[in-house]
Amino acid sequence: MVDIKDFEVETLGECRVDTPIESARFVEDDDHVMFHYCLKDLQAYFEAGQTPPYFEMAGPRRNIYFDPSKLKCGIVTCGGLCPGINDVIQAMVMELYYHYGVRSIFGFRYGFEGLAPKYKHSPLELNPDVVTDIYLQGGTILGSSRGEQNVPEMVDTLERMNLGLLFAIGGDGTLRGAQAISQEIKRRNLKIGVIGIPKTIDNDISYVQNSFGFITAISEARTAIYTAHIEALGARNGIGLVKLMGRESGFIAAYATLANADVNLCLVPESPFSLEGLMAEIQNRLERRSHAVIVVAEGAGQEFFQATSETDASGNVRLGDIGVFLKEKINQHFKKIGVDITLKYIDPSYTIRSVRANPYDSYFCLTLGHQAAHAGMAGRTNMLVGYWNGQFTHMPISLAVSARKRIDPKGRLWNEVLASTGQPRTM
Ligand SMILES: Nc1ncnc2c1ncn2[C@@H]1O[C@H](COP(=O)(O)OP(=O)(O)OP(=O)(O)O)[C@@H](O)[C@H]1O
Ligand SMILES: O=P(O)(O)OC[C@H]1O[C@](O)(CO)[C@@H](O)[C@@H]1O
Repeated sequence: MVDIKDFEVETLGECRVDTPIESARFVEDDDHVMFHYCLKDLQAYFEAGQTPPYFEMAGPRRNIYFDPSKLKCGIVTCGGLCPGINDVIQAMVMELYYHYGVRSIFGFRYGFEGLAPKYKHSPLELNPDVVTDIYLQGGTILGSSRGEQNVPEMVDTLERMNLGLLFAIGGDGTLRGAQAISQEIKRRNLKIGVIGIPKTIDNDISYVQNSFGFITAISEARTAIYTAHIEALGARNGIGLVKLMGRESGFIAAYATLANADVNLCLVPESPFSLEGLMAEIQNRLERRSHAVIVVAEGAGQEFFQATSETDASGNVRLGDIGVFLKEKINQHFKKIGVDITLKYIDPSYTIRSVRANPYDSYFCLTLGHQAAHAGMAGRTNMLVGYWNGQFTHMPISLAVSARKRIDPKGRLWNEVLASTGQPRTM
């Protein structure tokens, strides 16, 4: 059973300031978001006389920790791009500025580099005029980066600037960084809140049901899959092979497959496969239908490559290129057995993550940004805004980074079960 203590969120201290927000629905102390989805899962807790675990609900509080007129805030965006980062920045700036009356908001440039003195990146002053229509642009107006930065030096910057709140938009790496910053702040006994906003195109942060930009990414993948299908149909024994992002978690590939009936085979990192089995499936499909569409997540089939110690600047292991590998192996296999095929390989990886957010994600990011502002103003720290059971939540960073969210091949969610078979549609 999950321990309720793991869900407890840190605070900077008592909230004694009246919030300037007038008409919002305030969150009360007993407003919670249940961790478990169904009654059956709760049974064990009830039987043991224990309180089932729950998340603190996100939203505005009647009393806040900071005096908005004296507060300085900072925003930083790190890691890879994702649709909707600008929407989140805009939402936070607007909420802090108009609803709370915060007048001092800075955007750190190029990820954690912007907090490290040696790069000398000047922060960008953010206000409603600066962010007015940034939601229409992909990427991040602040720039991003990977690579390790010195945590005490970053906290020196926060101290020097007299910042009260830092908002970090990023994936698991960024959240670990935010956690380290938060621990250093605590060690120095400073009153600076650190709020994470989970940004991951791979949708791989634990206890976050779905992350912003993910729906946009799978919508964008449709063009690539459609193209692959048309190309496959246009040739005898045509094969369209599409590689999508997803280092360790194959959610993009799985959801894109389920959203597009043209896909015949989906390969994800969570479900190892053999080349023999894959070739047999493709052969079988070609014999029956003369064309096939395959979607592969970038992290699938890594067991076919020699382990490498090569990493990117942040220490993420460099993956073998499964798309190019499969293209070669499939061509070799059919040549060997004397079957003519025409294989078209499509890699839209960066295309699907650099676009602007679709309307659903813009709405989602707006709300997420507001919740982050509320959490920060209420003195929460070392936490991120999560999304669970259809509600925005507060959760400790430690819980979010405790394990990576992956497809459970034996799970009961419809997407998980189908993806695990490697054969999501009846062929
Ligand atoms: N334990 C840590 N302590 C301090 N900084 C960290 C830690 N882990 C990662 N970081 C920093 O966080 C930043 C972002 O990390 P990373 O490049 O892994 O991207 P990410 O946030 O995981 O996003 P993505 O999902 O796009 O990969 C980098 O500058 C990295 O050095
Ligand atoms: O090439 P970049 O910018 O380092 O990012 C690539 C990686 O970032 C992600 O989009 C998110 O971690 C992965 O799916 C991908 O492997």
